[in-house]
Amino acid sequence: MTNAPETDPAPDAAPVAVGDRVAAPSAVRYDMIVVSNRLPVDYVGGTGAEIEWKTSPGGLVTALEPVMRAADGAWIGWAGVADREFDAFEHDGIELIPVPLSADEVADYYEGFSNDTLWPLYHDVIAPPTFHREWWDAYVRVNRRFAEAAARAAAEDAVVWVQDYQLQLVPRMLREQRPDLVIGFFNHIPFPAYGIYSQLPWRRQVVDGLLGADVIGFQRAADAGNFTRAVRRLFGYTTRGTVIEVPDDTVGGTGTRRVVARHFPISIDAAGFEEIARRPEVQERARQIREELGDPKTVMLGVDRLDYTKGIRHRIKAFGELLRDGRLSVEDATLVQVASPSRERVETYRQLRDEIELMVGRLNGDQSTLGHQAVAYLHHGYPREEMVALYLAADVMLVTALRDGMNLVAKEYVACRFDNDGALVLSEFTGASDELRQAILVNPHDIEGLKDAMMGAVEMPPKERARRMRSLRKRVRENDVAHWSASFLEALTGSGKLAAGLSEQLIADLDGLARTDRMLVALDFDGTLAPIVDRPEDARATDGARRAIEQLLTLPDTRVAIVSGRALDSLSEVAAPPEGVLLSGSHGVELQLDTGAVTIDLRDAEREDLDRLTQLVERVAAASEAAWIERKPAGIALHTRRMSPAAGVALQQAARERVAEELPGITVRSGKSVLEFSVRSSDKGESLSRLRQHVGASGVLYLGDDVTDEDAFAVLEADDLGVKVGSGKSIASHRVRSTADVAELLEHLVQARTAAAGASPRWP
Ligand SMILES: O=P(O)(O)OC[C@H]1O[C@H](O[C@H]2O[C@H](CO)[C@@H](O)[C@H](O)[C@H]2O)[C@H](O)[C@@H](O)[C@@H]1O
Ligand SMILES: O=c1ccn([C@@H]2O[C@H](COP(=O)(O)OP(=O)(O)O)[C@@H](O)[C@H]2O)c(=O)[nH]1
Repeated sequence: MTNAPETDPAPDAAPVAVGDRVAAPSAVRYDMIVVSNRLPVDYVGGTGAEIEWKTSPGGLVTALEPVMRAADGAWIGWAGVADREFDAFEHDGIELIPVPLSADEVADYYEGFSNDTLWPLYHDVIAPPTFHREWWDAYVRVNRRFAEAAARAAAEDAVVWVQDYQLQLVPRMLREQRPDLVIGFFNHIPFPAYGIYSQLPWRRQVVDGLLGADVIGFQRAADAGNFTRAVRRLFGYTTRGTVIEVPDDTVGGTGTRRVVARHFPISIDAAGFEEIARRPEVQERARQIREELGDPKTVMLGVDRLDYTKGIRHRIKAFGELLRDGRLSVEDATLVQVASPSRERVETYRQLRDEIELMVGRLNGDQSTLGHQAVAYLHHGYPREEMVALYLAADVMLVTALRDGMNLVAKEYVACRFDNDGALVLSEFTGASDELRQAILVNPHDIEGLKDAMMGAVEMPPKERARRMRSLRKRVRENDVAHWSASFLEALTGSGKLAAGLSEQLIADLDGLARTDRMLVALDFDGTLAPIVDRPEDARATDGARRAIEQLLTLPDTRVAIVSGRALDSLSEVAAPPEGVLLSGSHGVELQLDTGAVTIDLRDAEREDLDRLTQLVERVAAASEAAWIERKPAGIALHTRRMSPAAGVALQQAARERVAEELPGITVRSGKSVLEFSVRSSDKGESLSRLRQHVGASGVLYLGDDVTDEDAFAVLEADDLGVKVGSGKSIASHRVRSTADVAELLEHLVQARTAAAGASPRWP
């Protein structure tokens, strides 16, 4: 393994007071930084050029390693040893920046607050959490050190992605030091219900720390929901669907920052695991493992860190009872239990090890024969190839966690079974169970149910095993770790590469929304229904979108609205909407509902402002032949699409300054190559809320492509669906690439809504 230069142990990094701002230092290079408690490698021993490293334990590292190898960034974390300091070094194509921890900090921040306070608390208090004020102090101190390391290493406007419960204060600390950064946070473990979370004496500080991020990711939708509820209970901030409005006086306009909290289920490098599984030497090793076990008919396997959340005791108990009751025999079945060492200095973990080893000893003493061992218990951490050989050797994989953020072992087992064989018994308390529905799902607390599930797996007919495994494999292949990181980073930066078509998740969510009682389908026009064109008067909705809208209008309890920044006149002309479509123009200043047009009636002062505004903007626009203006009932838009990007930005800036000087109260809104001024403030969010009310909608679908559509996404509620069209930063929960995909989406919705209404589609 790569050797890293070692430096003398240095004093603790100087603490950075919260609120101190650190300018992006010129020597800093990284545009993308991951910050996690652990680096992907742990220090094993040696000094200078002879330092030895080993892969760190746990699923966080398994998941992030391929992401970071593909990215040109740096990974900040602890090297797994106390009182040692290392310079930054490269390992297996990844730049690593170690953060030092003293022995006291390992005891108080890592073993104490992280793993004896937060870990049991966040895992539904399976073990009792311990609260110590000095552990909290260490947690704050160490979080500050990680934040400072990230602030030092990040280039201007860089993306910093903070990982997991050990570093929940880092987003806020980092934002206060470096407001230029884009900050994401991903929580790998569950986020508990408020009744449990509220036990934490520092519950406000932790939530506030997380709210420093732009996007907060969770494994399951339920975790994101628990977090959002905690925000409401503790701070009373407004939340709508996945969006939280966080007061922030550095933000102009509303004085709030929009933070997105939603689920992004983590995954594995499925192709990488399958590639290892297909290697002849790994398959040979799998055969060898079975042989060494005495070639039993059934090999059952459990692979876990030795952790009380993993349900190892429940599994061994159930297996022991199956042997005792004669439903299984040691000649026929062996349980291989890998229990890799974890957090061994934490008392609860020590006790757990004693209990499990006592159970295994008793069971083997009672049930094993000279030729056949009941439980092969392995207290080791194994390299990936050996893990894959174990997966191939196992007929039944047992994942019986009492609570688990995701559980990557379940996904790895599936990814490795290219033979479509093997059965997965999976606890419904794992994040993985949300996706792996074709596994045999169990409640591990129900020992009888668990025993039946284990027998069901042993006796499952080969055809049934293959059917389930094929479906599980498809799911893991399609939602692999690259998909996880791309969707998180896309939500964070809007920079992801978008594939054409509709994702599986989007289809599933559309199908869900289609079952709502009364539906509002609200659609932006330019860039969403109609491709962007140079001359706004030439814009037309695609044929597919038009057809689908006509179909939607024939369905019961289904309304369609077009929500545009255009003035209503211009919108009516280009959209030529079929009868029954509701219209919102000029960003909600004009509304045309069923009762006819709601025209705006400007007050005298507004009319005067509008005249003055028009003069000012016309004068600025006259500087360029390629710029043009669009008059609206309550404002004016300066279009710069035909100009070079630099000239367009300069002209918009000139207009902005001119108007700010002379008409300081005017609402300014910037879109794609357009700057809009309005004497009456309203936005697409307000407009969508009025439409929802008018329709009495129980579920809303909103589609939009522009910055101004973000206001509409922000008012969506938990059961609604927001879809951003194209790239660019967005708080919408889904994306499609182009107007062609919008047409496909609307066509799918017609079918889903028709099916939900029990009718058949009536195409023209
Ligand atoms: O770093 P350790 O204290 O040795 O613990 C190892 C890791 O355990 C936890 O893993 C979690 O992340 C997995 C991937 O998202 C997920 O599948 C699993 O359910 C989680 O428990 C912990 O969250 C990591 O921070 C640790 O590195
Ligand atoms: O001896 C072992 C035991 C486990 N693992 C890996 O550790 C990770 C465990 O991740 P999971 O999400 O299942 O649980 P965590 O330990 O993160 O709670 C998986 O990638 C396993 O393949 C390993 O490499 N060697």
